[in-house]
Amino acid sequence: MKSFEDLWVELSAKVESGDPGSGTVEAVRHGVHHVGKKVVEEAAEAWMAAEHESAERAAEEISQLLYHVQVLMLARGVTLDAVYEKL
Ligand SMILES: N=c1c2ncn([C@@H]3O[C@H](COP(=O)(O)OP(=O)(O)OP(=O)(O)O)[C@@H](O)[C@H]3O)c2ncn1[C@@H]1O[C@H](COP(=O)(O)O)[C@@H](O)[C@H]1O
Repeated sequence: MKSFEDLWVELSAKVESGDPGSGTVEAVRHGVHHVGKKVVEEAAEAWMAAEHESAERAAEEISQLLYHVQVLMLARGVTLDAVYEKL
């Protein structure tokens, strides 16, 4: 099982190294506008799954939303600590 922090460490390393096989690196290269639209799409899918589908399906969509939020942070240069400071 992977935690939010584990995922952040993994994605940060991939972006830092420019991992050529990484979808995250490719998404970050597309920029904030592209990633932002993906966050909105995944948020809607998470909402719909939570309202109309099973808890497991909702968890799946929410995991994708959390992933895309981290990609947005990387595309914008926002660190996990910077977000935690606002919680
Ligand atoms: N958790 C995720 C994750 N969640 C979602 N996604 C991406 O988001 C997509 C899901 O979006 P959709 O539901 O819209 O599916 P889709 O329509 O088929 O996707 P697109 O056509 O829009 O790309 C998936 O196809 C993945 O591209 C993720 N991609 C990667 N991860 C994790 O990130 C790590 C690094 O991945 P890479 O950067 O690709 O190596 C992996 O080990 C995974 O654990």
